[in-house]
Amino acid sequence: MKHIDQIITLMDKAKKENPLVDFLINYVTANELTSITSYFGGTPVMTDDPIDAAEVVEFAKVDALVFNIGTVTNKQVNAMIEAGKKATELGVPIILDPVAAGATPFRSASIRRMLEELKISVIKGNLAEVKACLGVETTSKGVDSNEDESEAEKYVVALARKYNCVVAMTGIEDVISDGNRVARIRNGSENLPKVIGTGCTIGALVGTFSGVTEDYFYSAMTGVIIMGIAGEIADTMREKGDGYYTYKHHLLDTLSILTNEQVRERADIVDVAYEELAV
Ligand SMILES: Nc1ncnc2c1ncn2[C@@H]1O[C@H](COP(=O)(O)OP(=O)(O)O)[C@@H](O)[C@H]1O
Ligand SMILES: Cc1ncsc1CCOP(=O)(O)O
Repeated sequence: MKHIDQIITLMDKAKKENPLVDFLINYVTANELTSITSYFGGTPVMTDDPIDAAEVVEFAKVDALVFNIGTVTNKQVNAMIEAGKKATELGVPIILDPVAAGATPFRSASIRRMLEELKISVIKGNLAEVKACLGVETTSKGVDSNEDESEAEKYVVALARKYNCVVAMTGIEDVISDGNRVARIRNGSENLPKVIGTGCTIGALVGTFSGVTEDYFYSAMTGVIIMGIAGEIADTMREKGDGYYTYKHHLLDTLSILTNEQVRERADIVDVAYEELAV
């Protein structure tokens, strides 16, 4: 099946099966992430306490977990580890968004703990975050990446192989790999980074689609491409004098009613023949 057919299949499946997605995420973007999850068929639940977070995985029969360390605390790391252990035991996919990984020793240590103690299915981050997960030095500034993305595949594939997971890197072009398959997604808009939370929202979408498949290469691809395409459509709605707040409204509105046909028409995916490069 072609990439685009896999994507449309997952979009339909999420709307039909309504996966339950548990979020342990930051307070900057929490509300939008949960709303956008519901537009694509997901049922969001948010947990905070370590006991509750672990119990909800088992008792509420969660289909996917999304961990986002944007405003991480010691208590939240404990909740992620407890919920993550239960998910690892039950085979529930965990999507990790290592926001500003590498910015502080605490963030780096927390991410290392999760990668080493849990089975992470998808790591979703910008190139600075991908490099930080690999322990490579970066030039990132807070939550943003300032990295040269021309050799992004080399880091994405290395990270996917190191932790036997899918890596979804966002940027000017997005790169997705499970360590064998590598694809670039060329959809997007340079206005998207002006809307705080678009990267985090992609993590929520990847969580939603990971709740209805075991092929996380495609759940990652679906979550990533939806944001790129919605960003492009929001660009076409901009009028002279519109600011970024109006753009944000166009973007959220577009996400709430995005159709399969729009995704099929605009999808711009290329397979990458990857040659092994040392990191
Ligand atoms: N310069 C750009 N041109 C087109 N799309 C972009 C550009 N920069 C980021 N994007 C898109 O913006 C969205 C968020 O990505 P990014 O800004 O990398 O996330 P984060 O907020 O986690 O750093 C993605 O859909 C990505 O493809
Ligand atoms: C600014 C900020 N600080 C902690 S979390 C967060 C939101 C980051 O959102 P995104 O990286 O998705 O734009």
